[in-house]
Amino acid sequence: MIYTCTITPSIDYTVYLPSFHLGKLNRTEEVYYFPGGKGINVSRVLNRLNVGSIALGFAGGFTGQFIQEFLQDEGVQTNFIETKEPTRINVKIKANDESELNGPGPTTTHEQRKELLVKVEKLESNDWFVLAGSLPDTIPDAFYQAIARLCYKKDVRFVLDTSGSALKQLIDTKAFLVKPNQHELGDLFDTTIATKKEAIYYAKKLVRRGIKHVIVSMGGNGAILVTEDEVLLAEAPKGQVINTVGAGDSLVSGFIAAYVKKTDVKEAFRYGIASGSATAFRTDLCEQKDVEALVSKVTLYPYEEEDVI
Ligand SMILES: Nc1ncnc2c1ncn2[C@@H]1O[C@H](COP(=O)(O)OP(=O)(O)OP(=O)(O)O)[C@@H](O)[C@H]1O
Ligand SMILES: O=P(O)(O)OC[C@@]1(O)O[C@H](CO)[C@@H](O)[C@@H]1O
Repeated sequence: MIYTCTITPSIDYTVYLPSFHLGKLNRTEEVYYFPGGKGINVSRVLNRLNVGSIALGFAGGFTGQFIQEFLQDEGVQTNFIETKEPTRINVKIKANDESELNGPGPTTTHEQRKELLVKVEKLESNDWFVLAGSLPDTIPDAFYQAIARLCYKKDVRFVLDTSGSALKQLIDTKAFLVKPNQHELGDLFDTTIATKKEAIYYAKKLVRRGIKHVIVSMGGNGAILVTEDEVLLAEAPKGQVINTVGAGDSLVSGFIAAYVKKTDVKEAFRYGIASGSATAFRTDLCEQKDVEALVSKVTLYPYEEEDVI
């Protein structure tokens, strides 16, 4: 079974308006309420790709209830731990630019965290555990490390998609897949990554530290995949960008969905890129038909040391 874990879910209140003026009253044209948070997005896209998963994490209040009901209505299984305070609402403003306002993570008790660890203890060999989204620093790093250690011990495929200091703390956990975007990878090494060549250089460092697959996503410029055996570059298909929120999560879902079906890393990467781009071209996350229409438009090529990128 695939488990996604969103410690910090959200309702993504997504608004569209022709232009946004800071410090002024702005009126929106279209608004959407989506359940959000990276692990939740991974579960939603897996579901659309006909792959089952169970969404874990913390959720509470009227917002937490909305998220759980929405997911269940879509057919995503959930098993959240109830928090006392309402889950955050993240505001996504789509105007001349894309701006985001993300709330803080939940306050959790020792008992609630223990409850999550008990769920992880029940995982079995060949299950997947996708820990995705921000990991609040109100929770000790040792807790996330304990989750990662348990996964490693039980031969569970541990997928990590987080950022900031939590990513630094978890980088040596021998994950199956880590998917930073270029900025998150840069932050990890206290540098700025502008080119695929630079992304490859730093991704290789992660592979040397025991991560099996490192995918660095680079928005409209595609992504790179680095494993012990190969380096692949992907060009993203072109299209009209509508909402890139969740594009990276869709990449992770597409990769997992294809990998569980065929265990072919290259094809999983291709399917992941198609899924990420299919989401960027929609208001909500991608549907399977969108992904299928884009797969053949994804260009992959191996990286040669002398390539000028
Ligand atoms: N403008 C775009 N045009 C085409 N494809 C895109 C575009 N933006 C993103 N994608 C696709 O989605 C993938 C992931 O995008 P990105 O690097 O923006 O992820 P991210 O920063 O992790 O996003 P998020 O955190 O919102 O999920 C890219 O590798 C690409 O395939
Ligand atoms: O604040 P975090 O946890 O880093 O990111 C949360 C978030 O921006 O990421 C998802 C897109 O990847 C959205 O659904 C959600 O609002």
